[in-house]
Amino acid sequence: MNPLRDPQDRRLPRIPEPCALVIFGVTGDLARKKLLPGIYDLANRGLLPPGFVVVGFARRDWDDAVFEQLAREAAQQHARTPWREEVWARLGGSMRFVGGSFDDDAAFDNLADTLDGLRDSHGINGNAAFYLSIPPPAFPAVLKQLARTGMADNHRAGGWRRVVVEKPFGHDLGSAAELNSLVDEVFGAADVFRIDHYLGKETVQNILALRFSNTLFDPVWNNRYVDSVQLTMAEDVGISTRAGFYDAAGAARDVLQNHLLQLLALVAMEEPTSFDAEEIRTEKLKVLRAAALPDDIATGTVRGQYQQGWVYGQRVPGYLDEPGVPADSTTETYVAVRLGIQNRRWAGVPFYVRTGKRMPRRVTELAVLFKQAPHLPFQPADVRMLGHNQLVIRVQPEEGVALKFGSKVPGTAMEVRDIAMDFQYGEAFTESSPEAYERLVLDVLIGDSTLFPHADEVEQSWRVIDPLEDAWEGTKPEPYRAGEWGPRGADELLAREGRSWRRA
Ligand SMILES: NC(=O)C1=CN([C@@H]2O[C@H](COP(=O)(O)OP(=O)(O)OC[C@H]3O[C@@H](n4cnc5c(N)ncnc54)[C@H](OP(=O)(O)O)[C@@H]3O)[C@@H](O)[C@H]2O)C=CC1
Ligand SMILES: O=C1O[C@H](COP(=O)(O)O)[C@@H](O)[C@H](O)[C@H]1O
Repeated sequence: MNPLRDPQDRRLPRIPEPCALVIFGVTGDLARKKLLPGIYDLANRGLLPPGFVVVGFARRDWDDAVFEQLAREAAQQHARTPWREEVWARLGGSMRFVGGSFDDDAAFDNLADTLDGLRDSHGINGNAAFYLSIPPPAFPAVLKQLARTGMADNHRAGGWRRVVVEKPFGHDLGSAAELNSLVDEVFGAADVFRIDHYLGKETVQNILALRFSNTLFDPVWNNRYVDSVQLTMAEDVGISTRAGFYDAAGAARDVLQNHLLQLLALVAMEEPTSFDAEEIRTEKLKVLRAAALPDDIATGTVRGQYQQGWVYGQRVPGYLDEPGVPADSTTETYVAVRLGIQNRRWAGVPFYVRTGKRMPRRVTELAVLFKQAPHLPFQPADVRMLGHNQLVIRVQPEEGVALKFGSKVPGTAMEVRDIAMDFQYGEAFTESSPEAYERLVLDVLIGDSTLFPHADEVEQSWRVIDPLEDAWEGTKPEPYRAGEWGPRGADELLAREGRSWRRA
């Protein structure tokens, strides 16, 4: 080894050992749009080892060649990096397919034999990761099959065995705790990767870089200077073909419990002693423990459901007219909530969090709004256009950071107006950001769990969400028109406290 090369240096390409990635649910939406294209992107960047194999599993009577064709089409359609036939020639030649249902013992025995065979044919040395890209109710069945066949057993395999569990991890605290126990019975704690793809986004990781690598922000990152924080995850899309899942979940369980509470934890956490997985989790967990719903959940939260309307000039159906949604569904497609964080740094600072489907456009951002200057030695008319100083981290789609502050308008008057200093990833860096799944799949294969929430974080997040769901039981969501920024109640929520949503 080159003594000048630090093996911990993350700028050096990290390449996994030869291994197999088994994808349960390989014919599904996630595998087709994100996982298979992400794997191609990793291969294209030279980050996969020579002995890498993808094994697909689903209820199809396919052979390896049919699967390879599906994977090729998925990669050609959705990959981030350019198509290179020579890259595919290597990757596509290492695709295996095992057909069967989750209750089919013979199919899992067949999968175990396939993995054993790859030991010699591809030199994977028993290393395999199992990705559960399947409907959440099927997680236990697959975990039990992996236990029954011994496929989850590192010692028996003679290499590492890991499992990736998709979200949502449980439906409430009780079911999440049950699932955690089952996962822990089958795999060792270090081998479990609970995925939250928001943590794989570059801009989300940049929250920590921004906060902890600069001196500029930390002194004002507290209730002395911060007026409020707004987190927005707006989606222009509806529920597509996912009615079965979505109608039983709703916006709070689908994204507030995971993506948005994780973002909140990153914004509010204390500095970790290092960027070690355990240190970061410890700090995030403290925030989640301190996160509190408003005393009166009914007035401090808003839930909405979209009605037919127009998005980007296209007429779109209402939620109740989406295929597979019951005509009397009261599931929310929008939620806004005012959270508090009960600790010294954040006491009294509201964290307004909102998410919705069929909004006017797709945008995820977090904005820290600072208090206004205690005294303004200007004519009131000259500061009419001066708002709160704001730091806005745009997670997507135009990734970047904007700092908004007052500046003098050129001229003889002392007029002060808000202006924005804007950093855009696309302009500042030549490399384009890896897709979240691309990054996270690589981390699983390397065995780096830094960006994966721990069991305690998942359970603690449900402790925040469960009372919300209980309070909403039997209530009807407030309608909003598709293409609008949610129901009126969301504006009223902030207006009652003398605030308004930023224009995202
Ligand atoms: N799609 C997305 O954008 C996102 C999805 N997720 C999560 O990812 C997971 C997968 O989602 P998604 O891809 O949308 O789901 P889909 O419904 O599109 O796909 C489900 C997959 O599971 C397979 N499957 C279902 N039941 C069985 C069974 N009894 N035996 C064998 N295979 C079965 C299906 O295979 P077949 O029917 O061909 O046998 C299919 O490949 C879920 O946990 C979801 O919550 C998370 C974030 C975003
Ligand atoms: O986890 C989920 O995320 C997607 C949004 O992901 P993004 O990376 O496109 O922002 C959301 O549409 C889906 O409902 C949810 O399950």
